[in-house]
Amino acid sequence: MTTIDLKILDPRVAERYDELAPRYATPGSAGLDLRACVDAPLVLAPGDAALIPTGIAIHIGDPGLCAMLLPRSGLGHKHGLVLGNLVGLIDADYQGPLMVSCWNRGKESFTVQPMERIAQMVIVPVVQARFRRVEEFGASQRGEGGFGSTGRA
Ligand SMILES: O=c1ccn([C@H]2C[C@H](O)[C@@H](COP(=O)(O)OP(=O)(O)OP(=O)(O)O)O2)c(=O)[nH]1
Ligand SMILES: [Mg+2]
Repeated sequence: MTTIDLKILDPRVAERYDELAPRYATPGSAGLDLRACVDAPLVLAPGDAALIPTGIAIHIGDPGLCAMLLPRSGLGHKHGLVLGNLVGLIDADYQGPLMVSCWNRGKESFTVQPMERIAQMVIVPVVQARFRRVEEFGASQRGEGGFGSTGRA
């Protein structure tokens, strides 16, 4: 288990910390659900997106880690509520408010309720690479083949 600094920005999360702070729902969970810290229900018409605060900030600190924000499967599949940026990437040195771009890609309006769990965050390892400039690559089995070059079956 890794420890990451967390600031509570929304007093409602501070007051109900045990209930509302991000946590793993089960021992095997990969994601921590993030909540919509909106003051009132927010209606997203089909096609609309809104940047929604989660009421928290994190500072990961370690450049060997980052956080990724992903849709919740049920909201995404059943209600069309996904992320406006498709995936959110939280840098290890980011200290600002954690925001979720909520996009209603569905055909019906979706109302985001205050404190509803709208997305999930996964902490993942990162490898920072430096680049060595070359004129030719060493041979590989794939070479330059891509985009279906291995066939479909
Ligand atoms: O869904 C997201 C995506 C990003 N961020 C924050 C954390 C991240 O570290 C920072 C910058 O994100 P990114 O690099 O993806 O956006 P950018 O458009 O390239 O902005 P910048 O120029 O600040 O890097 O914004 C969020 O709060 N939520
Ligand atoms: Mg950037």
